[in-house]
Amino acid sequence: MSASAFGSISFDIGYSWKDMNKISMVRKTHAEKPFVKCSMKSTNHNSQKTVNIGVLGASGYTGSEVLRLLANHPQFGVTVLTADRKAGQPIASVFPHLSTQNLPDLVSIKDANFSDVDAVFCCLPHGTTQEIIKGLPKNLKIVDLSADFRLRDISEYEEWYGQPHSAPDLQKEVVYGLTEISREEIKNARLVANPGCYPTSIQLPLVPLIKAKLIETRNIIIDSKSAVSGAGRSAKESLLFTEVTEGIYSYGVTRHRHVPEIEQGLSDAARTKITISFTPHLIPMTRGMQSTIYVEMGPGVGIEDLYQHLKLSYEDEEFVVLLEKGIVPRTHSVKGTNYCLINVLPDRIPGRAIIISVIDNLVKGASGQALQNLNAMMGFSENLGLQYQPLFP
Ligand SMILES: NC(=O)C1=CN([C@@H]2O[C@H](COP(=O)(O)OP(=O)(O)OC[C@H]3O[C@@H](n4cnc5c(N)ncnc54)[C@H](OP(=O)(O)O)[C@@H]3O)[C@@H](O)[C@H]2O)C=CC1
Ligand SMILES: CC(=O)N[C@@H](CCC(=O)OP(=O)(O)O)C(=O)O
Repeated sequence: MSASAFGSISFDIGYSWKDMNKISMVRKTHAEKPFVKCSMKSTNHNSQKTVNIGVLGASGYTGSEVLRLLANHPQFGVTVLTADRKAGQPIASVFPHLSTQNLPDLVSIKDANFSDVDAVFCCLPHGTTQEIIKGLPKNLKIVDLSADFRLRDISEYEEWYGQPHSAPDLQKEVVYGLTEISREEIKNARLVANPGCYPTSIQLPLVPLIKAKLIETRNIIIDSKSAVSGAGRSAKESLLFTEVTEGIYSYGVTRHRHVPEIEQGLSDAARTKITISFTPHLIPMTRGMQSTIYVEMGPGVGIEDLYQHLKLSYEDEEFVVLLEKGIVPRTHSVKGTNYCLINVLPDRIPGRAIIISVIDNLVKGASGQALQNLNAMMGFSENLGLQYQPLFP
């Protein structure tokens, strides 16, 4: 297996969005030091990297996004990359933007050697992932980006995904990885089901409000919009440039497979079954997601209560940010970052509020949150490898 040299540059950045004045960035260049692979169990003084990572599905969008983020991670070094049709190719021929990293070639999962791998990001299509994870060594820590382990109720998985669950025993040990909400369980987990992009953008604002009983659990209406990268890299007619550009379309109306995942999280928060109206849309941009959520406030509750509660809930969080009052979140402001920006606005209909939340579907909606989770599972600071400012415009 080739070793990675992408430890050549590391960043120690001590800032948060909320504390912009305290930015301190120290850039260390170690280009002259050869990378020497080492295992988690033995510290190698020649390398800063202490954990060996495998990325399954590295030739896809979320896999490549994991690799982009890991380039600035001081502890995680990549030793295994897998693909399906693209197995055998150098990653740089699949993703030229990764050429500057000295990464291993893509291999098929059956040829991958996991003997000195400590943790994997599983960036594979849902439906194939359960079988693959079942076959991985049991000592690996796993963050699964697919939907295969997100639903606790196996019959619900079978209903919405149209196929039997093939790893019900593993399902029992899974922790659902919405980091800010389930941090303590995530720290002790071996297998984390990383949330879907829509469910992340929706649950982050709603869960605290529902837990505090500040909004009614009925009549929650969610209108979400996703960039095209949300659909992955494999070719589909509906994703051709001609089908997507200069237009917008709704899909999965009333039956999108994220409905049960969102309802599971919101119902847990409410301790009663919540049913939502959810309509996703595809919009012509490469990355980014907005959820606009219409809710009814509880009796005697006003916008200020919602605002103050969200502010309090997330004041210690680096990646979930309640904007100043009246500022409307925009997808541009999170592009390439792990941030979720939220605000709440009064509706014209008395007693109702409009909540807007934006994320980058490939970062907080997928690979960034996955890295945040693995950092937590490994006992590292959650922000390692995730300290990017938005790419604007
Ligand atoms: N895109 C997004 O914004 C988000 C995606 N997700 C989820 O993350 C997962 C990965 O998504 P994404 O990166 O977009 O998908 P892509 O289609 O871009 O990539 C899929 C990857 O899986 C590999 N692969 C496909 N089939 C198999 C198989 N049968 N056995 C082994 N490897 C296989 C592909 O290899 P090859 O290229 O060689 O065919 C590729 O590396 C999916 O479950 C997706 O739903 C979650 C949140 C957001
Ligand atoms: C634009 C688009 O097609 N988006 C995907 C969701 C992406 C995501 O989060 O998917 P997983 O649940 O598979 O992880 C969809 O609607 O199916």
